[in-house]
Amino acid sequence: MATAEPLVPSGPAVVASDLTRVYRSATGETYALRGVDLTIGGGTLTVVAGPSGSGKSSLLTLVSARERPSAGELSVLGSDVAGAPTPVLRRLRHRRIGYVPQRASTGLFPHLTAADHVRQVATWRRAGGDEVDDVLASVGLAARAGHRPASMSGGEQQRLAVAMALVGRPSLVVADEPTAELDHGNADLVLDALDGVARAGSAVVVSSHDARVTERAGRLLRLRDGVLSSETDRARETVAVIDSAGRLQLPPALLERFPSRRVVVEADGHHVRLRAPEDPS
Ligand SMILES: Nc1ncnc2c1ncn2[C@@H]1O[C@H](COP(=O)(O)OP(=O)(O)OP(=O)(O)O)[C@@H](O)[C@H]1O
Repeated sequence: MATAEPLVPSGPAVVASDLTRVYRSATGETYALRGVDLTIGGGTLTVVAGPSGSGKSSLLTLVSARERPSAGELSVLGSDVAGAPTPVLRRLRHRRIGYVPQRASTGLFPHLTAADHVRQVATWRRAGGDEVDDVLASVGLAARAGHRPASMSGGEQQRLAVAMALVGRPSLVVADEPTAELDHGNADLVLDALDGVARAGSAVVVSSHDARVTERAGRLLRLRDGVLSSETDRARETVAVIDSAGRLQLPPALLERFPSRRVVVEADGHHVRLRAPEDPS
């Protein structure tokens, strides 16, 4: 059945410029994202990888329009996330953005069955009832449709969260470590389902430490210390990212060559060379 919302975004799904996220608390400030420039289009499975604390979840909550940036610009499906009224962002999330939280149980209600959860989201997205059964089957939950969260395992709850995110094929799907609790077989089911909606034109963004996920990426973004450090495309070419302020993050192995954290930059024809200064003092 056709959905009421466009399946394929007309422009990029996400455009971010100098994106910054700061968490403030009584004990101080944490810069989770420090000026990320990024464009994410439809039709690709984009994977965000990086060590624990590098800012993956912070980035995903922003690109899914669940939180507003502390600074910088962020457009999601044509809406300005910093400036749009809260009801506009809520409607955008309900209708056009599927989101799988890192802890699936946080998005589930104890009194609803698996099918009720998916049906509720299908209503927001004006998807047909037949899609509810199809999407539950696609993540291996057909036999659990009548179960409530309390009688589902952590992995089943995670697959239910994926089914809720995918029903109605929203324009943008954002999943925070969606295979973290899954065995190989179920991880493959979930990745096939995510890849399927990407191939159908949705923009799909997944964070993961898991090699099973990074191997499937159409585009792999690496975050380090809140900075987008490198990007690998489908042809497996990896490029370093220079942000709008001209900053470039060196891979850790190269960084070790410059213990003084000072570098001489030399341009020579088509090449730019970095070398340690003679006298780093
Ligand atoms: N609500 C919060 N309040 C304060 N600091 C936070 C909050 N959420 C995240 N942080 C901090 O922001 C930084 C980035 O965290 P984030 O959860 O985005 O990283 P991550 O790459 O998703 O980590 P993980 O792989 O462990 O989930 C970390 O230093 C983290 O401690």
